[in-house]
Amino acid sequence: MNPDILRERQNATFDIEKLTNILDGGAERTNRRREIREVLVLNDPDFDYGTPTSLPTMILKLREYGISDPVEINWYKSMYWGTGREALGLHYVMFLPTLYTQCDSEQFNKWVPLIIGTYAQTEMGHGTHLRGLETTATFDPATQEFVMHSPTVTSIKWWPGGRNPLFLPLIFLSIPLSASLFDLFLSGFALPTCSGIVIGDIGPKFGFDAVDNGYLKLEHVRIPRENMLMKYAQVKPDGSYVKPLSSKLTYGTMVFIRSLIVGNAGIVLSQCCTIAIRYSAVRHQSEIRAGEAEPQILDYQTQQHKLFPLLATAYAFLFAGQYMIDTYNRISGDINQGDLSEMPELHALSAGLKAFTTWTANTGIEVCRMSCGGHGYSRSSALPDIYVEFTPSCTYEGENTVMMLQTARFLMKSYRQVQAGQQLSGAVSYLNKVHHRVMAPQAVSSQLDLNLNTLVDLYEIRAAMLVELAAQSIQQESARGKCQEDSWNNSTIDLVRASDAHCHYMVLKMFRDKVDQIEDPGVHSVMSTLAHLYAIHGMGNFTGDFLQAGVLTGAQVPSVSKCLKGLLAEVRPSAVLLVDAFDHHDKMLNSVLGRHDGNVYEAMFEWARSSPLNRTEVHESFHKHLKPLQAKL
Ligand SMILES: CCCCCCCCCCCCC/C=C/C(=O)SCCNC(=O)CCNC(=O)[C@H](O)C(C)(C)COP(=O)(O)OP(=O)(O)OC[C@H]1O[C@@H](n2cnc3c(N)ncnc32)[C@H](O)[C@@H]1OP(=O)(O)O
Ligand SMILES: Cc1cc2nc3c(=O)[nH]c(=O)nc-3n(C[C@H](O)[C@H](O)[C@H](O)COP(=O)(O)OP(=O)(O)OC[C@H]3O[C@@H](n4cnc5c(N)ncnc54)[C@H](O)[C@@H]3O)c2cc1C
Repeated sequence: MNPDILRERQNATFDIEKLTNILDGGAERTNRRREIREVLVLNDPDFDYGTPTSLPTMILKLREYGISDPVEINWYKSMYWGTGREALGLHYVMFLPTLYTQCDSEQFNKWVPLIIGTYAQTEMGHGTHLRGLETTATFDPATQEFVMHSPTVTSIKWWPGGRNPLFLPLIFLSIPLSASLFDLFLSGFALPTCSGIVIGDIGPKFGFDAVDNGYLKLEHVRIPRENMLMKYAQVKPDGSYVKPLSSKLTYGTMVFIRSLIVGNAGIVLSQCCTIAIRYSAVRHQSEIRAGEAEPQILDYQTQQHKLFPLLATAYAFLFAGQYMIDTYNRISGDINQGDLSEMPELHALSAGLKAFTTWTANTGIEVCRMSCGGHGYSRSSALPDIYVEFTPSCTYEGENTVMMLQTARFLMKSYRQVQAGQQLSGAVSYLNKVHHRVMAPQAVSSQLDLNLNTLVDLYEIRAAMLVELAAQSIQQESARGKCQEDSWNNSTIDLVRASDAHCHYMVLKMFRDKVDQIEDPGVHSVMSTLAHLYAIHGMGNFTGDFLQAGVLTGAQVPSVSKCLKGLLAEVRPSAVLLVDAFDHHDKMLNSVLGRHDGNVYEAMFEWARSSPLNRTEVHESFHKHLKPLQAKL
């Protein structure tokens, strides 16, 4: 064990195992996660780490072990595939959930156990604007079939992941069967028997290479009427159409995966913090005091300023992910019972948090990579691969700007309800006070009140102010004679800013609520410090908002920075212990810099020597190209 890492782990002020249990949702969940990791994967003789051949093995093993819970599937897959995506990701997180939520019971029993599939919604011309999708599904009562067709080049299905040309079970959206409704169909295609199908791969991408994203062009392809997923909407044999309770029920799978992505952003950020903070504990560079030994780079205040707010953010997003999934499960349960009353709130929350967490994590991964210097740029660190695999999450499952505007739509509607005298409940209830809040600068001392509850209140006021400013912008545009749509478009910068502030407040509130539930004094203390750091760091980044909201005075601004520096110093002794609590196994992290034992340099040399380019003393290219050239010179 590297002596620096060993020293960092002495004098713990809190019980790491208890913190790991809180992250897992209880000791039993930790034990189950480790059982899957240690027993069902690492000690399984069939386990051939991360090679393509192990994909079929993985599927058969999941069935053999009876692992069907999505979280447990993810634990198992993340051990198999480390930090990368794999070809079946879409099957488990989109195709299956769509069958679970959109099939009637007969269809469910017929399809769920048997098939592996993908989710083909996006077309070359439309990914965001679903009402613009062009693929048609025309019912033919004579044959009781739907005729599926791609009428234009822009209607070609583009991007579906896991598009193995050998089998085509896919779920796709077609354009409205009636005014503004969409429906989902399960294809029964199988190449090469079906004519009218043109399929292929969309070509090299930025990354995501384990997933073969394909294209699919349909030329009047027929599928049985029964292949329309009919839990919510039906087409009867006579061609009559039964509308769903809400046209947005078809969008349910996207809400589910957005809810998952929130916690996943926390997981990915926790992986990167583990790598960067462990490395920063063993890396010595330059000097602080002339003539003294080179310090650990973790002792530089700038390194702490890069990494510790991200560490706090990782914890914040993991707790937000728990809240999001609990809320999704509760509300989707109500929806299943026909109560759609909270569907708008679930959409607004999942859309906003998906955008907020992925944008922040995306930037954070790069900060972690750059904080590791040159070795962060090496694939041995795992950080470049983590970035390449994560960054599309800002685009897929709802492009982030568009998602923030969906949340803004809900905020504006809520604000108008308050103006009309209604009393709001739920996540936007803070808007009830927006008219009664003293927005003028309060007479406060130059010292900042560090109480976490006070900080949550300040974030709430900031969000309320930005919601009001966005609403006022729309009103001002309308007053200038702009139509409603143009007034909206001319205010979208303010609307995204309001949604971002709303999400920031929600995440801090969730973090504070989680800290309040922690009973162990040591864990409560270190988590409280991190929650404070998360809040103060955000206040430092958005000082202007807090000044504009009148909850921070010019005299207090220097104390924000002073307070931030104090919190960084307070986190320093626990930094390595806090990433240990994430409990990422070396095999899964797959990072030379993030090793639990901190023996970075020896491992890096071994990693480099194992490179294919080092298989021979002299690379074959010398003999093949250079030597013949030398002979001619
Ligand atoms: C344990 C596992 C962990 C691992 C997880 C990690 C992630 C793994 C990743 C796997 C790989 C992913 C691969 C990627 C796949 C994909 O990308 S699939 C395709 C995704 N595509 C999208 O997300 C499309 C985005 N677009 C839309 O969702 C919609 O077009 C829109 C932007 C929401 C607009 O829809 P539209 O019908 O035009 O509605 P509007 O006119 O804007 O609004 C009308 C009202 O409808 C409400 N509404 C909209 N959507 C919903 C919804 N989903 N639910 C409820 N309500 C909705 C909206 O709020 C409006 O309401 P009112 O304001 O009251 O009118
Ligand atoms: C790695 C990866 C995997 C994918 N896998 C799948 C899959 O398996 N199945 C599937 O169906 N799809 C998949 N997709 C497609 C993905 O869902 C779409 O790319 C995504 O929904 C964004 O749509 P778009 O590409 O049309 O972008 P666009 O919507 O064209 O976005 C381009 C720009 O336009 C802006 N914009 C668009 N609309 C608005 C608006 N109303 N207001 C303001 N700005 C706006 C956006 O903010 C963005 O800046 C995948 C994509 C990626 C990158």
